[in-house]
Amino acid sequence: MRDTSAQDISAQKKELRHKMTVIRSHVSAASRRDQSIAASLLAENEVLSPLRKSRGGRLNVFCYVSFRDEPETLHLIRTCLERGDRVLVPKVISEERKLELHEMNDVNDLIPGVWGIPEPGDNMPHWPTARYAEIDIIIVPGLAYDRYGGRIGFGGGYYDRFIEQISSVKSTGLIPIKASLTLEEQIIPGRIPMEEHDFRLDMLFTASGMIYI
Ligand SMILES: Nc1nc2c(c(=O)[nH]1)N(C=O)[C@@H](CNc1ccc(C(=O)N[C@@H](CCC(=O)O)C(=O)O)cc1)CN2
Ligand SMILES: Nc1ncnc2c1ncn2[C@@H]1O[C@H](COP(=O)(O)OP(=O)(O)OP(=O)(O)O)[C@@H](O)[C@H]1O
Repeated sequence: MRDTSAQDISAQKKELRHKMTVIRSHVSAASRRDQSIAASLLAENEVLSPLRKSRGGRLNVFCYVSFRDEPETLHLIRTCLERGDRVLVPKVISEERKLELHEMNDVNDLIPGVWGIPEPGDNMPHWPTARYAEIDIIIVPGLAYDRYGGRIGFGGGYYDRFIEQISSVKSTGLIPIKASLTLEEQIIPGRIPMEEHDFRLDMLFTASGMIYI
């Protein structure tokens, strides 16, 4: 049995998920597209491009593939591919509630997976856990964010587990940047209720600017 405060947080998260799902569904497709493009441009110009220069020309970028009314990631993914980065995309392994990474060279090779989320096709090489330490930046999905690195997702814990796996294989060297693309409407004024297992983001890309944490 979890203690009362853990149950409280869990109930607050459930309520926030519901509220933010509704709020996000009310953003028009045009606004979502415009905001996604602007946020992606900012990510490229302010972070990816300088990082590429400092890390020898080619990055290993993990990026979720958007579905439903999430901020669209294909703009950013295409830019990374054009710049010669290695783009890693996740496949949902629902039985184990985990993500498996695959290297993508062409967005046309994505196929519909669990819940209709576009995922790597069979021709995309698997990126083993042992190589997670080589990832430079991780772009994660989320339903809502605060300005202090707090994030809430769909509630499967997929990304918490993934980030934990990355930390467990990190031995020496650089820690990957954890970031999200977000619509303005997804940023809440206060703080997201966070639990011990929840990771924090390093930066948020929005249409009107970046938020560094
Ligand atoms: N693009 C993207 N990929 C992602 C996530 C995400 O948020 N965005 N996830 C981040 O964690 C994981 C998938 N999480 C999901 C959780 C629930 C549902 C879903 O459709 N649930 C049903 C509820 C019924 C059921 O339990 O099956 C629904 O909403 O109708 C979809 C995805 C991994 N991949
Ligand atoms: N590292 C972990 N190991 C095992 N279980 C975990 C871990 N992280 C989260 N969980 C479990 O996953 C469930 C969902 O977690 P949480 O509410 O934080 O999801 P979320 O961050 O909103 O979802 P997601 O990461 O899929 O977007 C919780 O029941 C939690 O106990």
